[in-house]
Amino acid sequence: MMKTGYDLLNDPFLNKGTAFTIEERIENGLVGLLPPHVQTLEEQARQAYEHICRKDAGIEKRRFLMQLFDTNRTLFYKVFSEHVVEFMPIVYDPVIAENIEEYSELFVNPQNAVFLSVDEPSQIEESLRSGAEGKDIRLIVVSDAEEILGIGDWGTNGVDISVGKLMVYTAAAGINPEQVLPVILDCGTNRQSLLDNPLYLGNHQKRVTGHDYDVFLNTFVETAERLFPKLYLHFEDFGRDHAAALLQKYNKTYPVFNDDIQGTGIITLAGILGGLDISQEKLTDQVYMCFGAGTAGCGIAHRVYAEMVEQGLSPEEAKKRFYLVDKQGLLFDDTPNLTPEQREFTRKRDEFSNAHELTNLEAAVKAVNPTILVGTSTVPGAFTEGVVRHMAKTTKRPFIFPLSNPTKLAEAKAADLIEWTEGRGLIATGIPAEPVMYKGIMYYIGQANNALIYPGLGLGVMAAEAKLLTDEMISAAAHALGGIIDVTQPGAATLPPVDKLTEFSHTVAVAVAKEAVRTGQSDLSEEEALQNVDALKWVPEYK
Ligand SMILES: NC(=O)c1ccc[n+]([C@@H]2O[C@H](COP(=O)([O-])OP(=O)(O)OC[C@H]3O[C@@H](n4cnc5c(N)ncnc54)[C@H](O)[C@@H]3O)[C@@H](O)[C@H]2O)c1
Ligand SMILES: O=C(O)C[C@H](O)C(=O)O
Ligand SMILES: [Mn+2]
Repeated sequence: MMKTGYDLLNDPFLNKGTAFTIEERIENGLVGLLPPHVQTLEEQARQAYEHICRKDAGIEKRRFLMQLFDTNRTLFYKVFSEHVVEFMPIVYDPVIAENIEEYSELFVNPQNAVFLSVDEPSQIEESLRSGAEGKDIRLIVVSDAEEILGIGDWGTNGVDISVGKLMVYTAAAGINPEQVLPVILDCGTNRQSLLDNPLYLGNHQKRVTGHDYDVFLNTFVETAERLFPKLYLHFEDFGRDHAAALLQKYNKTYPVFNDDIQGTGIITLAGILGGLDISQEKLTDQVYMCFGAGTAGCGIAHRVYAEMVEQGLSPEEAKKRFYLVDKQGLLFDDTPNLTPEQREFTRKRDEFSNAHELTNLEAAVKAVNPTILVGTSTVPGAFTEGVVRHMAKTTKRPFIFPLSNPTKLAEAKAADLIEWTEGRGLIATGIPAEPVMYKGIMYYIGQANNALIYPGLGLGVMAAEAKLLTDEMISAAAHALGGIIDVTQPGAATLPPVDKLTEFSHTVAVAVAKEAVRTGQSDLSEEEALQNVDALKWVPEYK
């Protein structure tokens, strides 16, 4: 049934607000319900942009943008797409982190997300059906919010990350907002301040783990896959104990993706490959150190390792080039409490005469002389001047990637890294960083954030209707970002700039779709898959 009157105005997917024409107003019971002057989408977008410009604080700008999102998706995406560089940090990381911390206090609208509770697995199907409203859902971003960015466990407040990641899918890769569903799995929270907060909108109980958690997750995955047969399922910000295990459990059956493990792995490898284009060195000569060997840290190490093997090293030779540092210091075979992912890259104590002293990053860096240092530790300022100057002394072009988000948790600031390495550092950061002027050269800083890769990757998987997301497709995505930057320019960035996000998302999608077809993960011809890359793209305009 066609919606009319306020039902129409209150449906963000159908609403055009003041852009409803006189004829549409007459036909749809809108006469007298809108101010008389009819605007174009372009006029609405300009007006909205000027409104946002009046606001200073990021969180205020975000609130206004979310009002647009809540009332008129087309207008929201028109404004967002026209100002991607400016609004990415507002809609997404880092400002999204502020919003998550205050989600319950600031709540006005559930934003078409689906809220599932660990106590009510029997309601999963009904909830997903209601959220989908009969639409052809192709993409779900789901989180249990145990490890949101680097800010930890935020329970139901973490729904913002599912909504926010999907906004980037649409702005970057044109994924139709009517074919996506943000989902939050409320499994409780271990954050006492939320449990004590009467305004907290999630379940006021400690996290459920073990059998009940597994059953809940499995019911969710199986139900979603049954209801939406062409689903691409994106996992986001699960805790270290569950993220890799869930990926392993489902990635041989369904096209599933863990952004923190795989997305971050791809974008970081792409940044390293970009840096190697600049330094004209070989990956297989590098010595890799991970600081913060959790979900993202081990995911990235695995991806770089797989690339070394692809480039000709034996698995044993490649492993010798990896060192993980976590809370315990450098990780050895006999370090207590290792995760299965850490075990892949532990070292032997007898490799070092002072193994017992390697309990912190600086000691480990001095013992190993890494050429690549990637931070996913959530420890602000961990890449100290001492650590960085040591790398600059022992390595001609040190790779230093402080990737922890949001801004307040980054292991270092780009400007310090350029100065401490005297401009020789090959840098990428998790959050956007301004270019740095140093001794007459402008250094552009690559943003190694998975947002630069997951939209294109997802579009490629969906276009090919791939059965699974495989290592080959992931590798194709990492290689697709090469050649976009002119690496001969002094101060060139290690990764392409966000203002080219839509273009390179397309490039990534094409590479991934082709690889899916080539490796038999798609039943489509290459031509059909590539046609789908274009056909799936939604543009913000009124129908
Ligand atoms: N740039 C990106 O695209 C991107 C993607 C994913 C995650 N991240 C960031 O990486 C960080 C980690 O995220 P995660 O999902 O991997 O979390 P996680 O909890 O799985 O991993 C964090 C790891 O850091 C370790 N750690 C904590 N304190 C430490 C200390 N003092 N010294 C050494 N190690 C320490 C933890 O033990 C854990 O192993 C977050 O800040 C997140 O925002 C960035
Ligand atoms: O959300 C981001 O900005 C990247 C990443 O997924 C993270 O968890 O930090
Ligand atoms: Mn994440």
